[in-house]
Amino acid sequence: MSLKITNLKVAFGSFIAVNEISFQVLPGHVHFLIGANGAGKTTCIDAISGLAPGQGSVQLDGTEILGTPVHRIARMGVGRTFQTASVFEELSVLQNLDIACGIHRPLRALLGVRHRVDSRIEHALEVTGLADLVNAQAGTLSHGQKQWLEIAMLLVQDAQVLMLDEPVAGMSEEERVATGELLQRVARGRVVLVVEHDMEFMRRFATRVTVMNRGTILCEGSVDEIQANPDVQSIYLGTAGK
Ligand SMILES: Nc1ncnc2c1ncn2[C@@H]1O[C@H](COP(=O)(O)OP(=O)(O)OP(=O)(O)O)[C@@H](O)[C@H]1O
Repeated sequence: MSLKITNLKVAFGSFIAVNEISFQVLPGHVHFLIGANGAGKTTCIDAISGLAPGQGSVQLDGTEILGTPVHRIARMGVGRTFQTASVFEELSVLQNLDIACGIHRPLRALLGVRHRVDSRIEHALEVTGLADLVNAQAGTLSHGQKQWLEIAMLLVQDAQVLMLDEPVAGMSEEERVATGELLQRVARGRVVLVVEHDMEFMRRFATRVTVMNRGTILCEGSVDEIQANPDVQSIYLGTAGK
């Protein structure tokens, strides 16, 4: 499974938010997409997930997905999270995962105590470290735990591509480290693309980095390579790289 973006362009009227960018995201990598505010990072993953109108090409293992309706792209295995976690706060962790799993039980059964858990859900709980919180109400989870629940929901949907928009914003240091380690686990055999402003987190957990600036790609490489790039230093890391 790989995600190949070629000459991706997104325009809002006469404003070009993403200007013919090309890059590839491979499984096994925790691939970061960084850049200053307004660089076009979120618009890029919006276009990949079908939420923004894009031109060019986005191929999932050689299959073109650009122009495909958003629900079909999700069903093809492309999942994403948003800056604000979107879990059902009134429901338990398990009920959220059930819904993500597409298990349509009668409401009474859904809200009742469960004795058997689907193996996909068991796996997602294990990977995300939420097993002990399976019956907790989602609204009572910490900010970090809600992000992990969202990731678990993508895993039970069998997402092979996970795009995460600022997953550690607002997290404690402990939650950041746990999230980075979670991303490393998730990336085994899956494509993981992380939009992030937190440079410390990026330095610690990125295995590949694409730097955007004003709708274009400034440079790409390992953490060391992009940090050594003078353009990155002056335009981004030098100013916003805290
Ligand atoms: N629906 C829209 N209509 C018009 N302009 C938009 C729309 N969505 C985004 N933009 C503009 O496109 C540019 C890129 O926005 P985007 O959110 O992709 O940047 P970003 O790199 O994710 O920034 P941030 O890090 O601040 O989230 C910005 O100038 C933004 O104002």
